Amino acid sequence: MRLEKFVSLLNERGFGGAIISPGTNLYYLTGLHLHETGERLTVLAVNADGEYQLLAPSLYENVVRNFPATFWRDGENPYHKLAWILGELELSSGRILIENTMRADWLINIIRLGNRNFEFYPLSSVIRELRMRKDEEEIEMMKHAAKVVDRVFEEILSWDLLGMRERDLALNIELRIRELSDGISFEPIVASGENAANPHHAPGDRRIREGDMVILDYGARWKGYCSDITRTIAVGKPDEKLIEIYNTVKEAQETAYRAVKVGKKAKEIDAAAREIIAKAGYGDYFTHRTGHGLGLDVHEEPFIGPDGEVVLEEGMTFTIEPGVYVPGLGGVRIEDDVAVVDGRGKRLTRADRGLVVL
Ligand SMILES: CSCC[C@H](N)C(=O)N1CCC[C@H]1C(=O)O
Repeated sequence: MRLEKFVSLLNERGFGGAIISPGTNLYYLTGLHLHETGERLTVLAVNADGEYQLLAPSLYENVVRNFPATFWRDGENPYHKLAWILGELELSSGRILIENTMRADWLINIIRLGNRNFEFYPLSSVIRELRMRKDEEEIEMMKHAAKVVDRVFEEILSWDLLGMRERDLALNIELRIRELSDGISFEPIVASGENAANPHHAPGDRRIREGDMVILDYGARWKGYCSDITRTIAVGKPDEKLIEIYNTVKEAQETAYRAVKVGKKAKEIDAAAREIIAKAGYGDYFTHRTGHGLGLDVHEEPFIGPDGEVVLEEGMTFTIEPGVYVPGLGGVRIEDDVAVVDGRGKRLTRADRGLVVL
């Protein structure tokens, strides 16, 4: 069904076909989970008549069932088989979509196949139109992934955090997510004290101290779909300035959330958060976009940034996560996952956003 819709789009946009390597696009279109093929060439070739063929290493023969496929064995040259498949599908020239995340060595070898005159375009430019709007089933899976991270947050508040190393807290968060879901959607961020001034801090040996603000940013995966939550908590009474920053970020997050409406552009949601932070005097310390689309990938379209031209539609799902990061002092970020439902934003993550002082 999704593959059929994709083929109609290919035709509408004047593309002759697509070459798709393993990842979330292949999963979205076919349901095939082939994420660990490593260096072994694996691609799905599709033409504009709706014919398709998977080329996969023979060690996947027992995994790929009831799907048109050609297998190759270690020691064989898979590109000879790919050339044959492209011939069968009559793909020899024209505008072809290619998976954005394809390994460079595969792409180079495809370009060198010979006797072909392809003009490549990124697959995302077309498939985004299908993936950006989630159906009810997809939103249900995202709700489940969101419930898991809410529950983990509740549990974290009961842990003895004072003196704990960031990396140990991150590990414990990861363990709980793995126990409650299909796994993590990205490596948890635990950033304490001055480390919280780095939005993508990698948890290290620093131990949580009295008076620290700690950014906790983590996500779960459920049936392929991601959640992504950030809460900032205080362990002991924090600096007054950090409390002021917390209140500013919270107001920005709530204002942006309330601004979500079908028909608005993504950049208007970003502006709603940015304005509050700028007015409070922290504009220069809000160094990233307000949010990003969320679904099978933890970062996907629509991006909620100052350049976000996407017009919000029913079923779109994204994060709202303004933050303020002051070097030498620390930082605050508050993030929820939101779905556009009945014309408005609906939070999928619901953990307490008030300042928790442990
Ligand atoms: C996939 S790692 C980062 C996860 C995090 N939740 C996140 O998406 N962000 C943290 C800072 C802003 C935002 C981002 O756009 O990277």
